Amino acid sequence: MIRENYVTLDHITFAYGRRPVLSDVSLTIKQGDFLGLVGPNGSGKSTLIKMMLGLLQPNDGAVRVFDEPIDSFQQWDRIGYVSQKANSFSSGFPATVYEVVSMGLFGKIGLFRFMKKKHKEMVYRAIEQVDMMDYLYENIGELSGGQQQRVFIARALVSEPDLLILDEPTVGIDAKSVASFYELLHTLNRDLGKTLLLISHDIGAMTDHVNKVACLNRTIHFHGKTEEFAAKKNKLDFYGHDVHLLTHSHEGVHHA
Ligand SMILES: Nc1ncnc2c1ncn2[C@@H]1O[C@H](COP(=O)(O)OP(=O)(O)OP(=O)(O)O)[C@@H](O)[C@H]1O
Repeated sequence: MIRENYVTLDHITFAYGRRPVLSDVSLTIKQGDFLGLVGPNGSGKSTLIKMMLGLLQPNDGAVRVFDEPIDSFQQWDRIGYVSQKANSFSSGFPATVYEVVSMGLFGKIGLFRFMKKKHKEMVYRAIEQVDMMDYLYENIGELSGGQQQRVFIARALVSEPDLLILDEPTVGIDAKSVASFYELLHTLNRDLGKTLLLISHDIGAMTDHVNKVACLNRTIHFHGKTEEFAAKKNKLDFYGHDVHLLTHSHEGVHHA
């Protein structure tokens, strides 16, 4: 099977004013990938995501989404995004799980008071996919961080995207929920065929789960299969030194 290129970053350079953030970044996300993008704080991960979502324009280089130049790309519901802050709802926030997930359809149907049977079924399906049907009419603010995270994933899934981008999704979630969260991601990737991009600064936890790894610190220092990463990591004593290495290496991982 030929796998489509979902996102292609081609020699991207970007600066906020005079502050260079990304330099000559090339990266491809292919259909079916479960890619972990790792890098220390401030390495440019969020900036890179904004570029993929068309929120920022590169100073140099080109971005293609689903094999189309990003400037002419229109099918934004093929991409779902779950932000870092998604799971910090205060208790008492007056919206149920059902309502929060319905909000994921705004782009498609305008106001959700006009939701048709088909749309309601899409909402139920997304909630089922994250295993939260038992909480349908609970207030989002009353749920645990891990449960809230599932609801926000359902909200991103409701428009049936092909690519799901998750920005630091496990921050502030307890260890047990993190384990079941990764299981959910495996199910989405393997069984539902979703392509996943997972952003994290926690290289250890993530590389146990993803199929491919990209290490970012201003530029891409490694991009390949998880096994290749693991092999290199041992040889270079990468493990445990990753943040140090990524923070101080300007010439690439071979200088560790
Ligand atoms: N709007 C902005 N204007 C100016 N500088 C910015 C802006 N947003 C981010 N930066 C700077 O750009 C650099 C990269 O930021 P970015 O948020 O992309 O990194 P990150 O890898 O996502 O970091 P973190 O893991 O802390 O979220 C940082 O030095 C940051 O301070």
